[in-house]
Amino acid sequence: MLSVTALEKRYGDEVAVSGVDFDLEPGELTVLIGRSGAGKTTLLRCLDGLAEPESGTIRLDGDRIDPTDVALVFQAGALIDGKSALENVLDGALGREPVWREVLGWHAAGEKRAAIERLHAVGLAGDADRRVGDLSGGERQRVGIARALQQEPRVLLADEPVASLDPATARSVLKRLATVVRDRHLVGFVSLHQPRLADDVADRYLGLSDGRVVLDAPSSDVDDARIAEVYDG
Ligand SMILES: Nc1ncnc2c1ncn2[C@@H]1O[C@H](COP(=O)(O)OP(=O)(O)OP(=O)(O)O)[C@@H](O)[C@H]1O
Repeated sequence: MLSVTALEKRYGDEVAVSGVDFDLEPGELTVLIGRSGAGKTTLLRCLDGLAEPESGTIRLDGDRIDPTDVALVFQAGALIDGKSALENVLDGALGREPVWREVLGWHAAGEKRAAIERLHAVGLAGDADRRVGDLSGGERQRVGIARALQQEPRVLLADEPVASLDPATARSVLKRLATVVRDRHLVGFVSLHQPRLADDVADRYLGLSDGRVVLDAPSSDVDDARIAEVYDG
């Protein structure tokens, strides 16, 4: 379980996240919602170790979280257009392979097998050799998920992973994300600007307003009115 307690992050005098407590279970996808500026990205960055909180604790199964336990799927970019889907996924293993292998583009056979299996998990096994620059937005996002899986995380985070996609493609990408979270028993935590896109796949909703948690509930208890309260609060 991922447990966040009394988390606080400031930028100078600006309090971005304050008094934040919640628990996330592995195998579940939690959707993070809130108005622009509510603190969603800041919270995800604290979990990924990209931002240093002023106070509070982040624990994974009782231990202090290690950044290598966490992978972040970015909204766009982060992929290299000129490389194939497979090569981009293999880049997710950076740091686990010796530098000379990275430089020469020689990857261990086990890493390659794993990368192909991860492309398969996101429905892109047949596209391994295609240039990422030639893929559609939804396919690119799925390569991004496979790349994050290549890091072998226990926690999978995504910051607005479907913002640039049409609603049908966005739903299908979120479905893939939820499936890998469930199948691999990962803690899944995804921020979305359009919460209803996750209707079919969200297990929980966590809502932030002015850096504080104002909603933390299973999706079965969350209706349009409760979502609206997060944005109106
Ligand atoms: N690097 C920074 N320096 C100063 N203030 C920052 C920085 N990053 C974020 N903030 C401030 O912290 C608050 C939370 O920002 P954050 O980006 O976490 O919100 P968000 O919910 O992700 O917003 P959005 O939905 O627009 O991406 C905002 O008031 C923002 O202006």
